[in-house]
Amino acid sequence: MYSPTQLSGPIEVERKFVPGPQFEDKLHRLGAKLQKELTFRDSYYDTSDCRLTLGDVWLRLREDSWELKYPPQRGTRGLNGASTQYLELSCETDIARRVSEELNIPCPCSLDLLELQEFASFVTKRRRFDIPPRNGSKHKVVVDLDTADFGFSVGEVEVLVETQEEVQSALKEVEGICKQLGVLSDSPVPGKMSTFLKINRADHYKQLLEAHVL
Ligand SMILES: Cc1ncc(C[n+]2csc(CCOP(=O)(O)OP(=O)(O)OP(=O)(O)O)c2C)c(N)n1
Ligand SMILES: [Mg+2]
Repeated sequence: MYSPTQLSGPIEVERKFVPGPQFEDKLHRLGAKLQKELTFRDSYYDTSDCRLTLGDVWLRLREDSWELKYPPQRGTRGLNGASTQYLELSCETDIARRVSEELNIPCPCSLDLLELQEFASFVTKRRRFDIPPRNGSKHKVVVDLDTADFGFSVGEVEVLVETQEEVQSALKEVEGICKQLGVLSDSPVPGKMSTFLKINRADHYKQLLEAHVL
């Protein structure tokens, strides 16, 4: 058994929504400003028996940088009501340590040495908006409007925090912004990955639903 290591990285608190027609008008009425437009390819990797994603651990190459997302607290899922919370790692050494721990294997010196398989790859066009701070808020909120190359669009309201103690207030802030934008859904809104798997990898999708990961 490989002992759990405490790795540090920002915690992303996020809520997805379906952006209706003229949604950007709502953002502008709230004083949101377009911060940047970007296009990137994400390629996701897992073992052939899907052990990472079944453990709610998401390894991807975004363009040419490795990124890992997983629940910040052991034994929990990242999905919390209709919001999500995931710790994000971007240092390849830390990612290799966390992935090898999840798979209960010795840590490789490079992620390339793990024989993982690509299970999803798609290009996203993203428009990112800065939301002006609300009275008394201590969080910076951004809204991403994403369109993936398989013809799917989704919005995300997102806050990054440094500690678990800040997660509750971030969840409240994200919920408040969704309410103001009129996109507060009671149940989780499917994201790009969920939709990609449903279309292209029905068996993997079914396993993740059964494991309550999606
Ligand atoms: C609503 C919901 N979202 C994600 C998950 C888990 N999950 C599935 S794929 C996945 C990894 C991709 O995360 P997501 O935020 O959906 O994608 P993206 O917006 O491109 O990444 P960002 O730029 O924000 O870092 C996760 C965490 C879940 N169970 N439920
Ligand atoms: Mg996201």
